[in-house]
Amino acid sequence: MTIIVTGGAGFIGSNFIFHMMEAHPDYRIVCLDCLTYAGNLSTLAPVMDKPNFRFVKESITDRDAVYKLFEEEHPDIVVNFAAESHVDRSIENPEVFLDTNIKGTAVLMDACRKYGIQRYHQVSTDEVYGDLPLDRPDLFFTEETPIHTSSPYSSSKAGADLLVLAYHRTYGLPVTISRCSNNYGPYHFPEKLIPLMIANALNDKPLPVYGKGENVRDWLYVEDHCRAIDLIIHKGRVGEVYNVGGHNEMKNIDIVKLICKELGKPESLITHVADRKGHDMRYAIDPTKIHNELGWLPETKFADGIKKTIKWYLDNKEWWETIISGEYQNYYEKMYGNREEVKA
Ligand SMILES: Cc1cn([C@H]2C[C@H](O)[C@@H](COP(=O)(O)OP(=O)(O)O[C@H]3O[C@H](C)C(=O)[C@H](O)[C@H]3O)O2)c(=O)[nH]c1=O
Repeated sequence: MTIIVTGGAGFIGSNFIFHMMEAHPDYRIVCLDCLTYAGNLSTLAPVMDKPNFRFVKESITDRDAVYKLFEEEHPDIVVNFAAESHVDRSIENPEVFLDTNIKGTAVLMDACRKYGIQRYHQVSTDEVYGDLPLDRPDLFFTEETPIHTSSPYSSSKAGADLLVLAYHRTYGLPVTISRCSNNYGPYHFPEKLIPLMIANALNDKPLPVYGKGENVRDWLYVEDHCRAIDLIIHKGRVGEVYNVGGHNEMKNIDIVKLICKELGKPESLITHVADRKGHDMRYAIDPTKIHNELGWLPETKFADGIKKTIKWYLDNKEWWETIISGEYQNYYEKMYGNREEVKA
């Protein structure tokens, strides 16, 4: 079995590669990644020299490069993690999101049609459903919830999902889609809430909470997400969408306070800053379908997962310090340095 994992030098993709190399040591894993700011080759160091692993530095938007790779590798499965994923960046500059997330998906699926494939899997997001109100804790996203996006990021992911389902209906491409809630864990790029707050707290820098920090996210440990995708590509029904979530809803402000507590840092570091434009209020997933059909359940409780994650960032300072001191620093200053402090 040969699997092409796109975006494998990023957060969830790299964790998926580690998971697959361990769970299926007889598989050949080919990582296709163009190493944007969020991709990091050092992350893949533990598998780089394995005989059943290959890294290819190309973009999923490069049709010739993708076709060449398919000719060389004859993949049985493609799992597409490659995406521009940061909502704030999509608000600043939507174009690259359309290019990578929509066009890149089309190029990959065209290659699958041309060369044949057992399964094309699209890694999507619960953000395609928009958001839920805070005063209706009884509501959850199911696979039947209408698409209703808020940001250029989520719109690009929804566009890609629709394209994937269209390729299934029109060309009979054997596809599946997973829509997951917020992930956390090792190798999470320090522009996202949890790793950013850990890194800033460790450096005694302000912790920029958007608005009041009342927004709710449904957090899932990344390894649980990887197990879900492993199950879907092997046992999921073709043409289906599976929601993946941990029933673990937390307010942003509570997460930031928890990080302060775990690191022994004062809550006075918390700085309320101007809210994200179009900020989604609450995400909450109903994972009944994947549980009933594939027997998937999250295994890591948030209380344990956040401790493991914090320990990983303490033990791997070099990984994230290199990132925040490099090119990313300019972006960080622009995004957060100038964010106006507001009253909570
Ligand atoms: C970076 C940052 C974020 N926030 C808030 C904004 C959100 O309410 C929450 C999480 O933000 P983050 O940007 O980490 O993640 P989401 O916007 O929920 O989106 C993430 O989860 C979904 C499923 C994906 O599909 C996205 O790819 C992924 O980035 O914290 C702050 O208050 N301060 C900050 O500095």
